[in-house]
Formats: sequence, C-alpha cells, structure tokens
Amino acid sequence: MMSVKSLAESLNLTTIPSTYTFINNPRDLETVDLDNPDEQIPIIDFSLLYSSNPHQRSKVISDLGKACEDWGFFMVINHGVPKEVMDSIIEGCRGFFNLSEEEKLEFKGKQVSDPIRYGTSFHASAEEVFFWRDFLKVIVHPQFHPVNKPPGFSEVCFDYCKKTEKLTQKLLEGISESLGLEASYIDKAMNVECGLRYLAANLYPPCPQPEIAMGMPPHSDIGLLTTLIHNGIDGLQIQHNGKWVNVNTIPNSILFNIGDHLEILSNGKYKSVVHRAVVNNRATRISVAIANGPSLETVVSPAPKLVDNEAHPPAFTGIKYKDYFQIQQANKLHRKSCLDSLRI
Ligand SMILES: O=C(O)CCC(=O)C(=O)O
Ligand SMILES: [Fe+2]
Repeated sequence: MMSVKSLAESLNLTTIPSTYTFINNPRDLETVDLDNPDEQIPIIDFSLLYSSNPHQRSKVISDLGKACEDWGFFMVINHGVPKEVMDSIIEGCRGFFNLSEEEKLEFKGKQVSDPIRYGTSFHASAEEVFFWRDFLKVIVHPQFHPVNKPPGFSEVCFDYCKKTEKLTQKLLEGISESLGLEASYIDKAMNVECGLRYLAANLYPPCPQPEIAMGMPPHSDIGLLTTLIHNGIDGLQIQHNGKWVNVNTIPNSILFNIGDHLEILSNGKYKSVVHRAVVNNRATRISVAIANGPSLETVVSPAPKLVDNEAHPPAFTGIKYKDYFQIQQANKLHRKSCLDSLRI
C-alpha cells in the first residue's frame, strides 16, 4: 500500500482519496484549548524525585499520583535527557521516512510480532478507513533491533532509548509509591528488566483536507507508560472530562501517559487516557513514542494490595502481555476496546 508521504507528495493533490475520509462522531468534533492556568496538563519536575528534602520528594510523588489519576498524561521537565539527543532522534526518524519507498519497503513487516515494521495507517488490512500516518515500529528492548538505514540512525535510536530508560524506571518507582506500593513493585511484578519496549516513529505529512482526515484515531496505549516527544508541530489531543483538549507541550519537555497495563495493575485507579493525533495542511509532524511494557511472559493483573472484596473488587481479569500485544496490534485501533474486553 502507498505511504501517506508519497500520496501527499503526489502532484496537485488537493483532495484526499475517499478511503482516508474519517467520519468523526459529532461529539468528537469540538476541541478546547487550555487557557485556564488551573486546568493544565500537569508538569512534573523530575529532578525533585531525587530531592534530599523529604517534603519536596513526597510532594512530587503525590503530584505524580494526582496527575495519573486526574489526567493520565503529564509533562516532565528537568528530565536530564539532552536536547541534542531529542533533536537527533526526531531528525533520524525524518531521515528514515525520507528514504526511497523501495528502501523503506525492506522493513515492511509481515506480522505484528516482527521486530522492525514499517507501514502506513495502523493495521491497514483490518481497516475500512486509513489514517494519515506512516510509521516505523522497532523493538528496542529486551533486545535492541538496529534499523540499518540511513547511516547513523540506529546509533541515534540506541542513544535515545538508553537516555530515556533510567527516567522511565524512576518514574515507575514514583508511580508505585504514589499507589502506596513499594517503590520497586512495578519493576519486579512486571519484570521490567526484561520488559518489551518498542519505539514507534509517526510521520504525519501535510494533508490537503485535514478536517476530514485523521492521523491516529482515538485510542489508549498498550503497556505501562508511554514516553512521547514530537517535532514542535501540534496535533496531539487528549480526552479529558469528556472534551478533546489540545496538548501544547513546553519545549524540550517529555510527555508521559498511562498505558492500559498500568490501569490494570492499579485496579482502575490510574486510567489509560484516550488520545488521538489530528493533522494539518501546513507542516509535517513527527512524533516518537516509546511504549514501555512488562515482559512478554508477564501475566498482568491488579496488584493484590489494591484489591479487596468490598470497596475495591478486582476490575480486570489477568492477561499475559504477549497475548494482549498480539490482539491489540492485529486489530482495529478503537478507543479502549482491547482493555474493555478484560473488565469484570
Ligand atoms: O503523534 C502523537 O502525538 C501521538 C502518537 C500516539 O498516540 C502513539 O504513537 O501511540
Ligand atoms: Fe498513543
């Protein structure tokens, strides 16, 4: 299937093919900007997690818990990942998408479990309507799979993944604590040391009819926590209190969001939030997500400490991560349909 990049670059494209016409539910048409300072996506100062002042540290843990509970999304500042490393991964991904179609097709996966997979839309063979998005998905942990084109790209990927690894681990510790669990609980129970992590690079070329196309439809993410950066072009929207909120990130911050498996582990206390990516007719948008998950063999179920048979009965049945991954990646992306199927 033709990439959206090639389609967008075809001469004189003023209308999109009907197969890309996304029919929004009327309640999904209205979007809001956050101009009220009391109603902003929470900001977490990562450096405070290392604070020797116990009050400061417990404040940031409680802010983290509140962010997970109220928003499911938060922006991390003072995270220690150098700006050059963030710029390099964005530019590296741009370089990959700029390869010729022929070169990129070398990476076209056959199955969702292939460690390197280049494609368009989400799972085109299951979809009636395609999304205005090309992607590259690479498994980067427990084994790092190098994408050997263009030159230097794989080193840049490796560097970015390494530099965000510690940050993610430390945030998962803080999130564990915010749930009243031992700091290492998530790490141990989810076997994060052997956790599946994949990097998803998304390319959203300019679209001549952005109002009737969709970059990525409303969905929640698989895994525990997603790490997300982009090239400064807006397009991410998250669902909050029934409204679609435009996300304007602070330059050089890193966004994190709760994935379905943290919702399961927290017994529904922390929600994997539905989000989507809209497109525009001016500039190419690039985003790079890392889905940080448990190990493939881990059976994810609510943490026993968060379950009791009276006030907090188990909200989800357990599932092996490998099975969830297979189901989620091989089906249509639709809101929280995958997680909903596990609700008790
Ligand atoms: O492009 C974005 O900002 C969102 C990407 C996303 O939701 C994903 O890769 O799961
Ligand atoms: Fe997502």
